Amino acid sequence: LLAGRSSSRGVTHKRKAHDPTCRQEDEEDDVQEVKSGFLAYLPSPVGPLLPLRHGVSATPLEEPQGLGKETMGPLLESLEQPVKAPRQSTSGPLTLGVAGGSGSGKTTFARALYEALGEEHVTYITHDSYYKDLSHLPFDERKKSNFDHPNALDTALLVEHLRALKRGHTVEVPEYDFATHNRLKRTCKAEPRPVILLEGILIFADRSLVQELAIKVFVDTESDLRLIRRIHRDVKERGRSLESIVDQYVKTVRPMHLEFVEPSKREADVIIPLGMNQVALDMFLSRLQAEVGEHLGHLGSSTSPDKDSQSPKRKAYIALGKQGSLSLGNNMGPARTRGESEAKNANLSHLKVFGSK
Ligand SMILES: Nc1ncnc2c1ncn2[C@@H]1O[C@H](COP(=O)(O)OP(=O)(O)O)[C@@H](O)[C@H]1O
Ligand SMILES: O=c1ccn([C@@H]2O[C@H](COP(=O)(O)O)[C@@H](O)[C@H]2O)c(=O)[nH]1
Repeated sequence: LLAGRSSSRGVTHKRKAHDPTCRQEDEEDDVQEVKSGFLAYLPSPVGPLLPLRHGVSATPLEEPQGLGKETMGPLLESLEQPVKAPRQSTSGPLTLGVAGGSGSGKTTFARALYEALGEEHVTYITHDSYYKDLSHLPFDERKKSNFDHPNALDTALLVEHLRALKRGHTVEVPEYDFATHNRLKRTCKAEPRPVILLEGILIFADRSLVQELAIKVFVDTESDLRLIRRIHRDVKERGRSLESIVDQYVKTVRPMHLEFVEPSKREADVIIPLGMNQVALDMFLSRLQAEVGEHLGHLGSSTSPDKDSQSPKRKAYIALGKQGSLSLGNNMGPARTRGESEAKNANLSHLKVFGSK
């Protein structure tokens, strides 16, 4: 655009300012400027050329190379818009999504957030809880399923639950057993809280889910590290053999990651490299402070701190944010089930890796 404008200046300066035809001629030259400059940047002709600025001729050039007001208006407007829509209104819960490949460290990051924000402020849900029940299949069939394809999850139910939580309703989150690949009979109540924290490998791969999320974080860790972490975790916590982990990784985890998870990164507002790290957590928490404080105040529920920023709760939150405290000294885990012992192990393993200082 700039190149087009500067080339025309020379042409315009050839004229005398008092020349009564100057204006018209200038306008024509401006039109030429537009023709030679702007059009060069456009992939295809887009309609009749109309004024681009005050005083420039409204005479359309011959079809089809023009740039219409109808075209340029929205185009220029769109350039002025932020690339991503600002987050949703502050009148409801703040919805945070943490995505990333399996083993990237998203649970670790999400739990750190959960702890730092204060569990009483956060409804923590994992997409994993919405794996479809496979009890109609024999175990040998179940374990060969593709658990990394979006169809393996009941995302419609999750979207329904998120919407209900936003309206202030409690929902019954399914409980999934990774050992048997079945849903348990019992469910887990998730109450509406000022922050809804959602985590999962495929949460940015579904449009209807993405639309429910105000802030989207992608934990981006290279595949070798993810595989090593997954091996460690699945052997320790999911009772899997090395052979079965490698087999599953090659057959489904890796190809589905490339097809669905990796491309979904483009939905993210924030990308955290190398998995969970303290600097990223601290920066993210600092940025969230204003938003969360606003939310907590806005809802005015029993969980809200005083609007006064010096209130004990608010101070506690800020202190937690600064420390990035990760101590999971409670049993208030997220609405996620891999069996009691697995959940405890998961908590302990996170503590070991990321205990504050
Ligand atoms: N930055 C890190 N450095 C080392 N190990 C990590 C890191 N982040 C996570 N882990 C470990 O990797 C394993 C997988 O992490 P997790 O947070 O469960 O990943 P995800 O939820 O993305 O599958 C866990 O055992 C966890 O303790
Ligand atoms: O029955 C199941 C269901 C899922 N998986 C695997 O779990 C991961 C997702 O969990 P992360 O905590 O993000 O790793 C996914 O890659 C599935 O392959 C499973 O093995 N069995």
